[in-house]
Amino acid sequence: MDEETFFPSDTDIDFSFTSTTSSVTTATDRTFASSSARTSLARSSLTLSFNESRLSTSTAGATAAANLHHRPHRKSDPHWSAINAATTLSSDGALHLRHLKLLRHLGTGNLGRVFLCRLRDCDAANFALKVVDRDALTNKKLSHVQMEADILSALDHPFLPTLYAHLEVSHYTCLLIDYCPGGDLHSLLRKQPGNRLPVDAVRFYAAEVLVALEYLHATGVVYRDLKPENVLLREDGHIMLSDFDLCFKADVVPILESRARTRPVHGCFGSREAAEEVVAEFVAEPTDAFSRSCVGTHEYLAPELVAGTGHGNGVDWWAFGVFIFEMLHGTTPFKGGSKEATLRNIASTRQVKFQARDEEEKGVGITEARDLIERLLVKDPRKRLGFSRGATDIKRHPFFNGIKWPLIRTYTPPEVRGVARKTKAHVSHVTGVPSERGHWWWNSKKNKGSKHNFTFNNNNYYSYINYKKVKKCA
Ligand SMILES: Nc1ncnc2c1ncn2[C@@H]1O[C@H](COP(=O)(O)OP(=O)(O)OP(=O)(O)O)[C@@H](O)[C@H]1O
Repeated sequence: MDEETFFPSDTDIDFSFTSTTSSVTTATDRTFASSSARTSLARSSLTLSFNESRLSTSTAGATAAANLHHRPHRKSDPHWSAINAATTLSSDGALHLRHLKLLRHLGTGNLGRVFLCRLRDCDAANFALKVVDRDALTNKKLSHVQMEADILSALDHPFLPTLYAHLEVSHYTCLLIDYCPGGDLHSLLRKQPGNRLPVDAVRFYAAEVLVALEYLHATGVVYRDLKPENVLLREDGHIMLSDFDLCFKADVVPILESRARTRPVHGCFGSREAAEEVVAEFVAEPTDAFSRSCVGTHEYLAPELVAGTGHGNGVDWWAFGVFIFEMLHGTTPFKGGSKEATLRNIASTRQVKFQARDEEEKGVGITEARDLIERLLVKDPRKRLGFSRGATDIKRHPFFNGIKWPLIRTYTPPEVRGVARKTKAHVSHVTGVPSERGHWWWNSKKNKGSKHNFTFNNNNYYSYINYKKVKKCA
């Protein structure tokens, strides 16, 4: 039986994979005509003169197995357990489309449609299935699909999607990844007064995005499409960066650098002295990355991208500055009346202008945030913060003071209007059991030094694992 015939039986939604992408005109003119949670104001990515053809000829006729490595540290993750259970029962040991049941259409992108789905015999884990109709795409877009699949298959990070399976069925490419029920940051911003987030929330989301970018750059991937629309919220409120079709890969040489720092020491009689110490710092930044393709989203494009003279890793740090600005101010810094005006503003602006925020917010990070933005939105990429030492330098900026970076994934996300609040009575969407974590908070500044800054309960990122349920599935 054809794989596709397994889908429509479960529901009356059209899951026959009749592609909607054929109706998509160009990337620049695209509007979202879908049931996407994303607002219609979401900005589309543009792709101009994308030269890097990375399309490999894949065997599209057969179903590919989920033969991606099961990373040992993820072995009790409910998603992998569910997939293991399904593939163990499969005659050829591979995951097929027939193992999946589609529950809901989540949205339509430039390349294909995304569905919420589960494995047929296991309700313990939700997935998102990105379905791309290759017949409906131009060669350029096919190269983007290939790039996204390549990047996804290499990722292994809590703030980035896991690719659970890559299926090639007929002319469809299907990518099975983590499902994010919290929507995207762009939609979340639109729910806030003035489209702006409190500074503490900005710090939290910026810190998590920074860690995700750090990982990408350490693996030589320049992301090129940072914007709130591409920052999805997982069930536990942490972020997941999505959309890797505009990435490009470069070489990166990791180095260990020594840095002298001053550390306060407490003397025998309560005196405080300063001690000099040398610490080793890991730096892995693709400083030699180079591309001429003009890709990205207008309001987030770095000046060197607009100029078309070639660009590298610095475009992500510029976009990171625009991203923090937008979360703080509800709009992007160079936005003009038209796309052309926006590009002109980016090319001509000498210094970024800030709008006034409420008086009471002064002193809790707004000044530091502005300083960070100014250091990121530097026209010359070589002088831009992050260019030579990447996230290592940005993490040390005063805006992020107090963050214990290795513990960041155990922090409880901020309480923000429009984000489902977890309470003791909350029933986990993924596991169907009450959440172990009581309330959510993120308040690193106010409780500085207090143990309440962090959740020291050793809950790791995958703390929503429901072992009982997983065992039942397996
Ligand atoms: N993992 C996910 N979990 C939940 N919803 C998702 C997930 N991935 C995508 N979506 C939803 O599906 C929509 C389409 O996503 P998709 O990644 O195909 O396109 P996009 O974000 O518009 O990017 P592009 O068109 O540049 O590829 C998104 O707007 C989002 O609402």
